This record gives sequence, C-alpha cells and structure tokens, in this order.
Amino acid sequence: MKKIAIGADHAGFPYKQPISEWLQKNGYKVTDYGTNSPDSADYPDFAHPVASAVENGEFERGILLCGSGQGVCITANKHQGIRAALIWQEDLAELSRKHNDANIICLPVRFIELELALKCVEKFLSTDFEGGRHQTRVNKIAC
Ligand SMILES: O=C(CO)[C@H](O)[C@H](O)[C@H](O)COP(=O)(O)O
Repeated sequence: MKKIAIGADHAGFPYKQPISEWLQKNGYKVTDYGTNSPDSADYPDFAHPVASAVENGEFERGILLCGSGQGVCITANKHQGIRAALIWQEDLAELSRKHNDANIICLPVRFIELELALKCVEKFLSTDFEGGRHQTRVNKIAC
C-alpha cells in the first residue's frame, strides 16, 4: 500500500479531509500533518514536516495544500530530496511525474474546484516517471 503524507494551512484545510478520504477509499495509507482547523496558520509549519517525511523515505509521495499553492511549494522545494510541483490541471500532474519525477503535489485550493483537485491527485499518484533524458535532467537539478 502506498503511504502518503498530507499537510495544509488554513486556506488548504477545506480540501484536506475530502482528499484524505478519497485516498483511503482508493487504498492509500494517509498520514495527516495538519492543520486541523480553519484558523489562520503558517504554511511552512506544515510544508516542512511533510517535505522532511517524504525526503527521508517515510512516504512515497506528499500532498500540500494552501491558498495559491505557492507558499507550500516554495517551502517544500527548499529540501534537497524534494521535487514539489504546483498543479492546477491534470496534464500538469501527469507531466510532473513523467518528466520531473515530482514527489510532492502542491494544490492551490482557492483556485481549483475539489473535483479537479482530486483528478490531479489521481493522475499524480498513478503516473510513472519516464526516466531516460528526463533522468539526466533531474540529476542536474541539485546545486
Ligand atoms: O496561499 C498561501 C501561500 O502561498 C497561503 O495559503 C495564504 O492563504 C496566503 O498567503 C494568504 O494569506 P491569508 O492569511 O489567508 O490572507
């Protein structure tokens, strides 16, 4: 069973439970890193723990949610072992896996319908990395 870490700030909070429920229904084991209420919260407090847990191999993939998706994405990408992708279309979710071997999906909850967010998650989790020329490029990301 694939293990998934999920985290959100207050703006991402409304989608955290529905996405977690979808994941569980589809056979994933989900660990929730908060936040656990709609009260104002700071996205790095949730993005760093999720990124660390994916980076150290505890989880195969991570899901991060905030208002624009940008704060959690910028934060997660500070981690050397993380390739976090800001996603708002299914095609982008697919490409983030095929070409970039993304290991965290960041969703802009204030700018995407739940139904589309779930489709993006499904695509992100079901698409394999293509390797080859893309592996060469991914190898060059680290500085
Ligand atoms: O989108 C975000 C960061 O990129 C956050 O989720 C915040 O919602 C955003 O920064 C706006 O903050 P606010 O306190 O919700 O006005």
